[in-house]
Amino acid sequence: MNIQWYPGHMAKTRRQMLENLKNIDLVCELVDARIPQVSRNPDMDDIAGDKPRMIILNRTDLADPDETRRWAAWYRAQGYAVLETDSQHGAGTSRFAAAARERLADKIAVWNEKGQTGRSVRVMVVGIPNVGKSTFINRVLGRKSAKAADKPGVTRGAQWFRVQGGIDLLDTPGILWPKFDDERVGILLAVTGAVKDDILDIETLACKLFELLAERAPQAIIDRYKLTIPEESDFLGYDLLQQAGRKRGFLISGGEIDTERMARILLDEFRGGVLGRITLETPEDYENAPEA
Ligand SMILES: Nc1nc2c(ncn2[C@@H]2O[C@H](COP(=O)(O)OP(=O)(O)OP(=O)(O)O)[C@@H](O)[C@H]2O)c(=O)[nH]1
Repeated sequence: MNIQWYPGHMAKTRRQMLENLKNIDLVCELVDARIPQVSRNPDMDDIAGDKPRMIILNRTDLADPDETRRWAAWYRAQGYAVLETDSQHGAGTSRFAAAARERLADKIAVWNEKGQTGRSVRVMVVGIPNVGKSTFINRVLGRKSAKAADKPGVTRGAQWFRVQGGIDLLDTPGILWPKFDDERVGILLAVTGAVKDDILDIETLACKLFELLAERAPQAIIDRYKLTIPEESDFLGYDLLQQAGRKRGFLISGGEIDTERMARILLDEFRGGVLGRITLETPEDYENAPEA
């Protein structure tokens, strides 16, 4: 698989971020709770330098709650403040201002000693495209602004917002990897909807998703698609895709199974949470956690 997706405006965003960082007290990184590490930008450590950091585990409504708790503990152990949110329905977002100020309590105490009691905490919100930044920011601002959309790459130019609770918030456009050669990362981003579908062959993607689900959430696909996971198979994903398509009666001429139709359904149902709350990577996948 070969994914090229680093348009010039994303390189510009990186430059803008570095410039903006001078005025920032806290870097808040929104990630997808189903794939917390994969949905981060690997350049962020480099860009953020030694600024205090917060991880916002978004889309908790779609992720396994136990795994989300474990991820939260994992990030906290590395020095990040952590906030768990479902921006779609508004869960967790009202704690944002308090959590940001809590993380910066030492700094705020110094400001207070210096008489800067009214100073706002300046936070930068970053995240890969389509991770939910606009939806999160709209929740935090308590409004229904028009910017959120379900297609990657809608947000453009950086913008400041004043949030209640003594926070100034800088929204930055999403950036993704300059390029990545790791197939696993590409698949996880694609199945969760972070990359446009037309970049990948839909059936290949569905086969990969079935393989992942057979490993991470076998009961969910057994229950939903009434299939049997074989002990051994050279083409596990395709085998499961065919089984599911056959059970649904998706046949085309000559009795062939319409695997493309089944592939679209699997992806839609997984992304929509129909298969349940499923997390596709665990902290154990990352042995050497970097310090925040
Ligand atoms: N289920 C669920 N959906 C969410 C959540 N947060 C955002 N979404 C949905 O995800 C899609 C993308 O959200 P946006 O807020 O447009 O994402 P963004 O990061 O601003 O995207 P760019 O503009 O591409 O940077 C929208 O359909 C949202 O409704 C969440 O916590 N749970």
